[in-house]
Amino acid sequence: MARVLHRAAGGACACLVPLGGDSHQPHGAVIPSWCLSRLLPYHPLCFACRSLMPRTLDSQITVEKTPSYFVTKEAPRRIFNMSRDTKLIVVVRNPVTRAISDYTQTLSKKPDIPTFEGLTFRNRSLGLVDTSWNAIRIGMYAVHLQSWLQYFPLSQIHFVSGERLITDPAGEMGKVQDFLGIKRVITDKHFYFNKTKGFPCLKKSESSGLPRCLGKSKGRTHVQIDPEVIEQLRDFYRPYNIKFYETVGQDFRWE
Ligand SMILES: Nc1ncnc2c1ncn2[C@@H]1O[C@H](COP(=O)(O)OS(=O)(=O)O)[C@@H](OP(=O)(O)O)[C@H]1O
Repeated sequence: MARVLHRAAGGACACLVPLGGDSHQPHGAVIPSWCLSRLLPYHPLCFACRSLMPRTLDSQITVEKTPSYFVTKEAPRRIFNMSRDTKLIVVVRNPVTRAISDYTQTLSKKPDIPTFEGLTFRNRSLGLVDTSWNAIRIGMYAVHLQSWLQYFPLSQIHFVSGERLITDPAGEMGKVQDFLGIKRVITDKHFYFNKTKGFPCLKKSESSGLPRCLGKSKGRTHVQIDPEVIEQLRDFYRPYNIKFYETVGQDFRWE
């Protein structure tokens, strides 16, 4: 059984949702995500929220999901200080596609932002990429990983391929379950491929027992980007990707 603390809309808070058919009711407790990412975890509000959480039972694993922790400088130290045995799971995908997906998402909320090309380069003709733009910075996985390796051994970090999560969800979930040291409960029996959506969907959702696909904002058409810009970004990310593959001992084939 797993309990999931997940980031809510806007990334402002995380709330507790038990997974699985046990009788434990979800609690209304809310932990602001800045408890780990920005401010002190011992801030009174964080402390108060945490004290509202039910204790994790021996048969349960508590899972917290906040994508921004991977790129938050202080997060490794704070998580280590909270529990050095924490297992970390990171979903990674081709950083070029990731940047375009990120931009597509932002554009859907703020249609007035500059073009992708405009934000990507500090100087396009010189091929100078703006690494301070989050959509670019986040995909420099090798850089962020170094901060985590100062606190956690690689054996405590598992990388899920975002690409294989679509083509082989059961295979990726199998590896996650092995990494967590739990029985392989989620298998290919749980998924079907929805051609219209272009994504795997659950045959039966935990809550309603009905088929469930990812929401409308997932798998939406990406903004069209000049192929030359894509090529420049591929070149930019190549050394970071190679370093990342070497560090984790896994080739994600993002070429
Ligand atoms: N389960 C699963 N499998 C494969 N891919 C997935 C999954 N969940 C989310 N995604 C894709 O990840 C991209 C960002 O997703 P999110 O919107 O959930 O991220 S975030 O909450 O905005 O950080 C977004 O990518 P694009 O659709 O290409 O833009 C999601 O489709």
